[in-house]
Amino acid sequence: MQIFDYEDIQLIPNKCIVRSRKEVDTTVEFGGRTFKLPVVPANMQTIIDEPLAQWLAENDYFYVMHRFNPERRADFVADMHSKGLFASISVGVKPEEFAFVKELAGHKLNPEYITIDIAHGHSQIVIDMIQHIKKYLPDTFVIAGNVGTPEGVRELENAGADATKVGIGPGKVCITKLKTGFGTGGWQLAALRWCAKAASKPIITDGGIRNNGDIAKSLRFGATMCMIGSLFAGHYETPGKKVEKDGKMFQEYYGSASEYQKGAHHNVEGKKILLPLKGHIADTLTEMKEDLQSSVSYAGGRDLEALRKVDYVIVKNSIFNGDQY
Ligand SMILES: NC(=O)C1=CN([C@@H]2O[C@H](COP(=O)(O)OP(=O)(O)OC[C@H]3O[C@@H](n4cnc5c(N)ncnc54)[C@H](OP(=O)(O)O)[C@@H]3O)[C@@H](O)[C@H]2O)C=CC1
Ligand SMILES: Nc1nc2c(ncn2[C@@H]2O[C@H](COP(=O)(O)O)[C@@H](O)[C@H]2O)c(=O)[nH]1
Repeated sequence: MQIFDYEDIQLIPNKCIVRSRKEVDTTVEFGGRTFKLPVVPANMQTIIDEPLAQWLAENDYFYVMHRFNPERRADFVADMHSKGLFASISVGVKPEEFAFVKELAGHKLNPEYITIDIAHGHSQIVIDMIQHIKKYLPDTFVIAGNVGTPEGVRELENAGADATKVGIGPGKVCITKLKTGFGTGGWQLAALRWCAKAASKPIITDGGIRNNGDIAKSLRFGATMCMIGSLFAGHYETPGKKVEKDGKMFQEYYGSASEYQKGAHHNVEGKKILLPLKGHIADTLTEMKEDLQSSVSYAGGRDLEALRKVDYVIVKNSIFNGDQY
């Protein structure tokens, strides 16, 4: 297997067939809905909250609400449905989460999407949860993860997952590779390619995206969606705590397996960082769209399909030859 990451890849241009980048369609179909972009903010407490989830759904972006206010989740589903919006929530795998799924079904609350969100998703308990959701909420689109191998993808798909999420430890606030020695950190893009070859259903690549061009690269190597934390941290609408330091505004971004999330120092695999406050999330999404439209025009197409087979070169660390902005 060839090992590389985002910074080692450059995609090779084809003849442009559009007269303006505005002609390029960046929409993606996922789970029976069409979204404006193939990106989704990470289901983390400093990245998404209910108002932002609602705004994203209203504006045709995919979202996944986090699972860290468990008692709010049923009401959240009901609230979204009362507004005519889709509901997309997260669950864990502890016994109370199995009970919660049954409770949703008992109240006829059928979220359109459920993401099973645990660190090591290639496990029997996740397979049990997929089957449990499919039994009680058969119409719900189930995203399961995270995994980092083709075997993981195949087993979760065979259990009934409608999509799998790939990425063990490439996140900006992740310390899994340091604490455990395991993961796809540093080779997430190659791991995505490895997993995508085994997949028969959509893959969400999760973690490690640092530049908008990495979205195009993710699509080239098999992702349907990109889950992104750090690029979305530091907006007025993201819920991380705003902090002033030396006269400048920052926002906290912490890992879901950090002591700040857990409230205890057990099995910690995440840390907290401060990122500069950079404005409104709508502007960041617009810039992502424009950059992706450019990517597609370089690929010689009109929509995201053009990126899927574009040629590429591997040049170690080539995008960091003094080109930071
Ligand atoms: N994408 C990534 O690389 C990572 C993401 N995270 C995020 O952190 C949050 C917390 O995750 P997580 O700790 O899984 O959540 P939870 O503790 O809620 O759930 C995990 C369950 O699986 C059990 N388990 C067994 N082996 C493992 C293992 N190697 N890692 C984790 N759990 C294991 C745990 O039991 P017990 O606790 O008793 O062992 C627990 O019951 C999630 O939101 C997750 O997405 C965390 C690490 C890596
Ligand atoms: N190893 C850990 N990974 C974590 C933790 N909390 C979240 N995450 C993962 O990171 C991505 C976001 O990555 P980014 O590079 O875009 O910032 C997120 O979706 C999770 O999969 C954690 O505590 N430890």
